[in-house]
Amino acid sequence: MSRPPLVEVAPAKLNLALHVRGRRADGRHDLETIFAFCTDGDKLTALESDDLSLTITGPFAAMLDDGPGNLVHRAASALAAEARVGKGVALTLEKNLPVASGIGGGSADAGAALRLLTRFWGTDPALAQRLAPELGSDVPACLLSMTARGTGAGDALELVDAGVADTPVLLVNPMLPLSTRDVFAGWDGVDRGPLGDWREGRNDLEAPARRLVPAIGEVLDWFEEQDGVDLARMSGSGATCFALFETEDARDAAAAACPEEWWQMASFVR
Ligand SMILES: C[C@@](CO)(OP(=O)(O)O)[C@H](O)COP(=O)(O)OP(=O)(O)OC[C@H]1O[C@@H](n2ccc(N)nc2=O)[C@H](O)[C@@H]1O
Ligand SMILES: Nc1ncnc2c1ncn2[C@@H]1O[C@H](COP(=O)(O)OP(=O)(O)O)[C@@H](O)[C@H]1O
Repeated sequence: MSRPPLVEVAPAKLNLALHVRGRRADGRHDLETIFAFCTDGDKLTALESDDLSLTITGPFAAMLDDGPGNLVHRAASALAAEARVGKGVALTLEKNLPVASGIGGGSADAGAALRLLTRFWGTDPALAQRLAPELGSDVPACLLSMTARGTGAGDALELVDAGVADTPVLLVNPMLPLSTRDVFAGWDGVDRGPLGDWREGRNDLEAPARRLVPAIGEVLDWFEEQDGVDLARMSGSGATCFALFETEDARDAAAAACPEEWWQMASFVR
């Protein structure tokens, strides 16, 4: 008898604050960030099969290649090789998050694939942890999908309580993709100081991202006009911005008023 499908959510990632502290020898940047995760995101399903396959469904499926370069494929192949198990699994990715948008879509999917296949194949969870940083700087945080402080390239993690669990959040993207690499390349090299209280912090990638996609400024200005916004900021390398709301009703009212040409997702912080 075949086994029932296993399902794993790939929660959207937020950088509550992101301080860029310097350039590293490996071409990446030293960061100080607070990662938080939403209750919603992409969805990954595993079904028994003889071979490894990936099918992509959902609103952003057309923007993604389902070939071996997909981070879900890469995570699955890497775990199978590391664990020395057969690669048999039919994966379906429901792609709800816009691609290249600062909320970790690909990294979240890779993290979800590692969690899902650790369960599906019964492999040692330490293997997934070991592979995560090789799949991307954000993948260790997404594997954890819990509020954490990230340092180093964003892959050295310490669990923290940011005090925002269950907060209503609205994510808005002006529907313009941004390359993480290009945004980091536009950072001016000025270290503006360490991250203490994240509420008093900033996103140092906002300025270079806004130079590439000025519509980010329109989204942040629009958030400022909404009632009940506690804090609004850009996430990651953009262009998605998020606002934390005082109440669910205020969040829903803003969602209802959001311009139609922008992508939006109403959720809660996990
Ligand atoms: C900016 C952040 C903040 O959480 O998120 P996103 O905007 O991607 O969501 C991350 O640091 C993105 O992590 P991730 O998307 O995994 O990046 P990677 O695949 O490792 O690297 C892609 C490119 O981003 C740049 N990069 C990434 C991480 C880092 N600490 N310094 C960098 O300079 C490098 O140019 C690198 O070649
Ligand atoms: N499963 C995936 N979902 C999204 N992007 C992916 C995936 N696999 C590979 N990629 C590639 O990773 C790049 C970064 O995408 P993504 O992780 O969504 O960005 P961000 O981290 O800024 O949200 C994209 O340009 C895309 O081509």
